[in-house]
Amino acid sequence: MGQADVLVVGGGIIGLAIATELRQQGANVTVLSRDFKAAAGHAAAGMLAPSAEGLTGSMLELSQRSLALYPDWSRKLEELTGQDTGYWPSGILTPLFDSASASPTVLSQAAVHYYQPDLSADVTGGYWYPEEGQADNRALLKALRIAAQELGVDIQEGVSAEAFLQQNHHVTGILTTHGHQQAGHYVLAAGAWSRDLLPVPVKPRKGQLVALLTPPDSPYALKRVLYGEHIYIVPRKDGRVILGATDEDVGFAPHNTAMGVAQLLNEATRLYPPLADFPLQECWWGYRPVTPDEAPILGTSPCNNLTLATGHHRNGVLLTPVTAKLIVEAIQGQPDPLLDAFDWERFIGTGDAVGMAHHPTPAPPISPALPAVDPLGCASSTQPTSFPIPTTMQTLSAPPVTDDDALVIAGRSFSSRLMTGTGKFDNFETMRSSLAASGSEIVTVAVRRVQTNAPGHEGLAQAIDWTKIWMLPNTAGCTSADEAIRVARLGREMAKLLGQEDNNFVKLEVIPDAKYLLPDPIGTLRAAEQLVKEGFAVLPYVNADPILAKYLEEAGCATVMPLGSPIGSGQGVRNAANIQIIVENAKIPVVVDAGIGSPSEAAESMELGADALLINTAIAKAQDPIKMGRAMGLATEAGRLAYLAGRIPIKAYASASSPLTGTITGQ
Ligand SMILES: CC(=O)[C@@H](O)[C@H](O)COP(=O)(O)O
Repeated sequence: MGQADVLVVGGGIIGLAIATELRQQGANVTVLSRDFKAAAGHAAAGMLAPSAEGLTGSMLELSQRSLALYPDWSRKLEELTGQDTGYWPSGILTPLFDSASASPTVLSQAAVHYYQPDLSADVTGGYWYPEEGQADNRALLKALRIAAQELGVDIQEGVSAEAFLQQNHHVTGILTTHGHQQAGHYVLAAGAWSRDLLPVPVKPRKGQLVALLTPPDSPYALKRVLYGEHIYIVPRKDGRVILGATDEDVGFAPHNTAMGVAQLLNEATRLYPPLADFPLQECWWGYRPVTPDEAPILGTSPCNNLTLATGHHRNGVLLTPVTAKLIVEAIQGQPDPLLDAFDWERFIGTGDAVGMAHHPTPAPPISPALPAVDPLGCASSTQPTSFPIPTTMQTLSAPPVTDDDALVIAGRSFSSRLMTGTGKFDNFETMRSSLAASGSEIVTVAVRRVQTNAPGHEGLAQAIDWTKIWMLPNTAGCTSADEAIRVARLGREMAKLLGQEDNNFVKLEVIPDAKYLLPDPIGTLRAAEQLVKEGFAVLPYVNADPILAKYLEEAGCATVMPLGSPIGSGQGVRNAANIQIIVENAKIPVVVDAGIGSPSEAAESMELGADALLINTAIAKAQDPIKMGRAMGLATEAGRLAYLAGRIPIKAYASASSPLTGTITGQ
């Protein structure tokens, strides 16, 4: 198959619905589906409940529009595939155990028990939403997949997207586990995994579910969706009863847990006691994608040919038809004004838009309309792809400065030979002042800690003026090569999103050892080889091993960064002899990284012939970090000058400063 007009990352309910809609409009569409079985759409009960869920504002409008689309949308899908989607406007009842303080529209106790007999006698009232109901999410997913396949969408199952390749706010391709692919336009619909590709503030929120089976001879008939305070009970037409769902902020922690299942069973039987005798049929779990405000991210992205459709949290099934419609319209150049409320930019400045930066200038419309005969790929390739970058940034991007002793890394020149870290400072103000005092032009940032808002890292990426400082994203926290490769790619995106379009630097750290934080030499070499292939300027953090340093140089690394002593230990340079051998053999800059505790040790490293230093703890944790920043800057410079000046040889005996011969004797 040739290049797609649109490539959708994510083969879940949202990705498939968008792909199907696009295909129906004439576009050639590819879907990358990492693992169909893991899609959040499987881990849902399929409730269609805008009002019962208590949604408000733009979320209520979006979900009501989606609910209104459901009858036609699901009927067409059923006609196309011959599959039942389980769409059933069964009505939703929200029983209340304490209805005394509820609004006047609350149903009486008699009425609520009339709507659904055999509820707990403790239910004293409730609300009834006759227009709402359910779809069978699994059946719907199956139907969507069949529809997409039958319409000719190229669904690539088992293919994971690994990174977007970008230039000037334009996606130029996508790297996958099965090679490189290109399309005219891209859609990110990867649910809880979206953040692997772009630093959008989307996290997994685990939900556990249980299915019971109505016994064939049961006198009890559940006919309504019951939306309780801590449980929902969704009876399917085939006799299954779905109990959902826990809402757990535990990352990608797999399995059903005893506590999770117990909670569902207890709450369900408390509300509808006959369930206690229903056989348990199945337990499962999944990961909903959740944003900080629990509303989805829909529409534009920092790239002009990348559209976002992720973060639907517990409303993915409900919002599927409207998401597909609005996203396709947006790709066609007709964005609905409602999308403004779901734009990714709403998180800017909140500390949640991790690594997502505002465009210096607005991006043009994401794509022209999808013409029936002119494939999207051709149309979008005529899009302007370059955006102005701030003038100060152009200064940083300019050819080497006229400094006859500049530090040159991967073709880029720097006047300062001191790189600094951003961790461990008491506050951002102190950090900024000490970085300035140190004269450092390269500052390293832990991608993973920034992304996860680790303590002290909330808003860190936004706290530095990246028009003046060159970002060195680092892979701190990665214990394996694969993890470091993934995080390096995210780091590159982060730098781009923060305005450093051409920043391909990565400080590679693969550290499985938690006690001494010693790097894994084999994992580091393997990751470095891969990242070099992907066009990174790799600065690997390694033990001071001259042979490894040579291998890394041969692999194409931009520098080597041998450690002086363990990170944060302040032990100084404990391996000077090895560092000297590395310096002697290296044709790339050698940066002594970690362990330096005082300016004298900084100077000592530079005197050994190191090309640069990286210092964090000794500055951040000094009693006066600003003064220490300056001291380290001066020491780095002094050490460099001393190295260039050439120190005197060390001798066993004294040699007097003035001649001992020719002196006047007293006689
Ligand atoms: C920030 C950083 O990259 C550190 O991992 C680095 O190795 C600095 O070490 P010190 O904190 O010992 O200066």
